[in-house]
Amino acid sequence: MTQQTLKIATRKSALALWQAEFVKARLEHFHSDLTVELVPMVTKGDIILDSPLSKVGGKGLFVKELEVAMLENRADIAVHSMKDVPVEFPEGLGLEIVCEREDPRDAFVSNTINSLADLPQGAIVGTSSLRRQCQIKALRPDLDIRDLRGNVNTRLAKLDDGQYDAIILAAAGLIRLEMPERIQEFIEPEVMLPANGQGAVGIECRVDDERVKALLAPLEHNETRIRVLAERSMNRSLEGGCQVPIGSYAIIENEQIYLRGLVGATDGSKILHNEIRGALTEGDALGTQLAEALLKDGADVILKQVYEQQ
Ligand SMILES: NCc1[nH]cc(CCC(=O)O)c1CC(=O)O
Repeated sequence: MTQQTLKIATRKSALALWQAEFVKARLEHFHSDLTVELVPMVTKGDIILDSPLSKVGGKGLFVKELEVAMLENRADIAVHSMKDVPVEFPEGLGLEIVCEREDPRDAFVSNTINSLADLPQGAIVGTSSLRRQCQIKALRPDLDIRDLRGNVNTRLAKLDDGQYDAIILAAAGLIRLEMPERIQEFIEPEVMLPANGQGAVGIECRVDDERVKALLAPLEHNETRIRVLAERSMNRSLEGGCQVPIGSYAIIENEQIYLRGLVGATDGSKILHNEIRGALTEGDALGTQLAEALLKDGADVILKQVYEQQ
């Protein structure tokens, strides 16, 4: 059999490289005649990661260069953390595969304190996610939430420097980078609702590339797709911009989708929760309906205020 190749466009962060290597290994496992190459690249999002500009940048900044590479045939696929993938794709590209989800929960990380509940009055917690911030503030208005940017290793280094008493990260990133011992506590969705797609890896490719789509097919995980697409549908219907205090999390229970959503004021002074259940084939509609219910409860007013602050 002649050897064929496939190129993966990837960012250079440790987590992005891990995810690309993971997909490469899976593809080579399923196709013995395939050689997979990584094409590492720097995105605008990486360049401005530590500047205040990343506040206005938006999620798309981390994927644009990868998408251009695919459209110009310099790469065949891009591997993404689903939570960083914008809800819409450029013409000619699409989300082809959703891989099996890693732990979707947020993780409490600290060198001195065991859990969120054990944090002393006024403790300093690092996170730049408005979703995490609003939920922590609602629970513990006394805590001092401070900005924390950079990739996973940079954030851990800032914690180790003593700049924070604790930080919140996605458990999936720490597990993938083989640092599960860093996780002091897994924060349950009942306490902190994850971001849409958190813990899942997705693969984007050219929509008309049948060769690549056939190669990718064995990596699909249907249950994860159903969950993540319902979550993304809710975000899309809320027109959640780049930086939003929105959580959405779906599980499959009794052969139905159980989708929970929340929208909160950044300072935690107001949080709207809602949830919906329905058929496995109805994820898109369920996401839309849940978003509409949240908007009716006042999510539009909250989100408008958040955007005005930005
Ligand atoms: N926004 C950055 C980002 N994108 C994906 C992950 C973690 C892995 C995942 O959710 O799949 C992280 C880091 C974090 O939130 O701690």
